[in-house]
Amino acid sequence: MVPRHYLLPVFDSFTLVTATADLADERAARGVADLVEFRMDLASDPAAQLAAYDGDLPLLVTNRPAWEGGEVDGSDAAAESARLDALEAALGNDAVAAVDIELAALRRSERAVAVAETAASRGVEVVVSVHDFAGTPSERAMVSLLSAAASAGDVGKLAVTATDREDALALLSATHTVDAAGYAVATMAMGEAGRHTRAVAPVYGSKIGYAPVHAEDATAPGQYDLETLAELVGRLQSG
Ligand SMILES: O=C1C[C@@](O)(C(=O)O)C[C@@H](O)[C@@H]1O
Repeated sequence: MVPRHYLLPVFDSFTLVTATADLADERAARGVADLVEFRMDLASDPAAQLAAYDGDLPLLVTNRPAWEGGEVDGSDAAAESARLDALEAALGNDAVAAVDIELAALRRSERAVAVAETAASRGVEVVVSVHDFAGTPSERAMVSLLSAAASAGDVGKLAVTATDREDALALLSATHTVDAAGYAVATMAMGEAGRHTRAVAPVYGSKIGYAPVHAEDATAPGQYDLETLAELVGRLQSG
């Protein structure tokens, strides 16, 4: 069998990512999304799903620990290393073009740094992520977090929780500042007050948007479904 050739995302232009715990969703996302984020932490038997994957879209693998809003255990050193082992094993799959590693993990664990190095050696892009499920840090703090995340990998990603317009504006402004400084960034504000940032942040430099195929399968609060985000981002980019 001729191996399938997956095109690597470079994240130098906007990349539309469908987020899912079920790789069967790839079929519905084909032609709309550029990449599939496989939320291993939310999936049943993620290793088996990966081994059986034969879709067209390349994968971004994420194994989010509970301490960063995900569902896989990372509460002690043994659990954290099992989580990172599973993520690293996923890098052996040819469909995997990108991996998500939390900035906090890179800061506290050599194992996480080793996973990032394995990714780099395989030509897999590293998205370094920061999530705030409680609120929106100050604009200054967001600029600092985003720059740190972007410097630690190929793209720095910041997802915060907005409760009002000021939060959304501060996130967009931080996105603009760090993008203008030459870093690759991805940003979004979770929650109702932040929902529109998912469509608008790309105008200010955000390079990744996340959306589930069906709204009821959202992997974070306030996500649009894939068709809707594709339409909104596409209109704003061509306008
Ligand atoms: O980190 C992110 C961004 C996200 O939290 C969002 O708000 O769209 C969705 C997650 O699946 C992804 O890993």
